[in-house]
Amino acid sequence: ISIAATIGNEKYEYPFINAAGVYDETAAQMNEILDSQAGGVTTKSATLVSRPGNPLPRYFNTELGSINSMGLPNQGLDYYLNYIEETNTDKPIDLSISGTSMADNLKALKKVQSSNFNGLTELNLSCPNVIGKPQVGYDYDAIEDTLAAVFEFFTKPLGLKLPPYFDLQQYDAVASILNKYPLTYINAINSVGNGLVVDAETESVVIKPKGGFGGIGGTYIKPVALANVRAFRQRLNPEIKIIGTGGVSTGKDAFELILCGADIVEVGTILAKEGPAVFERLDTELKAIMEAKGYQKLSDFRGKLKEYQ
Ligand SMILES: O=C(O)c1[nH]c(=O)[nH]c(=O)c1Cl
Repeated sequence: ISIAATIGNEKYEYPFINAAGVYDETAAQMNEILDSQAGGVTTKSATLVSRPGNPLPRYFNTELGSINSMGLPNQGLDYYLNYIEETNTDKPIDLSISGTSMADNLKALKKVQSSNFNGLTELNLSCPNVIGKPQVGYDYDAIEDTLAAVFEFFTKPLGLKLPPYFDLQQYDAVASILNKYPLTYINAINSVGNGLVVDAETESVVIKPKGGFGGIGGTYIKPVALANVRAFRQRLNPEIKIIGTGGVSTGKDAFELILCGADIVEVGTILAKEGPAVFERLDTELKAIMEAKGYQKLSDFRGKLKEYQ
């Protein structure tokens, strides 16, 4: 089953995978996810050459979520292409790409296009932590220029990892760009960029890079993820599927995202906290909710969030 098939699948088939960047930098980590009850695995966002990332500490868990300024540490695109080549699994592997320039994004996608990988590629337009680089996802012209250039040559299934948007006009503007391109899916949302966590006891920030500013994940951001999934479902062509990401730590959270229109659900912070065993818990909890409500498959309730009754 490819994630594309899972994304469109009718049956309940393990709709949970890891968000890019969490528990996925090395082959050993990705194998643990494949061996768990996850429906597939997403690679750490890859750059053309490997990167050490930002100085440590660069990740911190709080009671309600997490803050990170990893800085795109990864083994480089060739490592992940080789991993995919060498790993025989019937679960889909989603290859995440995050160049630090448009030129690098195009070079990476050209490499994927000429490789014999035919699974899903996810172009990350929303890394908030590359020092000195703005998020492409907040620059409408950059999104447009990138997609126009990519679809000159890229013919394989492509998804986009988007940053959170916070204004209805932003949803309108971005959706009208995305609807012009043959995207397989969008993944909403990435972390809420450049938040700050303070330790009142030590009177200090909790991560080293960028003065302590970093992407916020976890329970804090669930309402933002629900809104972005709902808003894009209401605006995007139906053939553009949606991976819902952000703030999911229980089966109920996942049920809510699917109700807003998510085809499958990704988890980051809760995976970092609990490890790959979390996938079994989430599956069990979601199945129990479906059972209690008499739903057999995700499409029985996907996108069916009601207006206020
Ligand atoms: O700092 C990171 O590596 C990072 N951290 C995030 O929260 N989202 C991203 O897309 C990336 Cl690329």
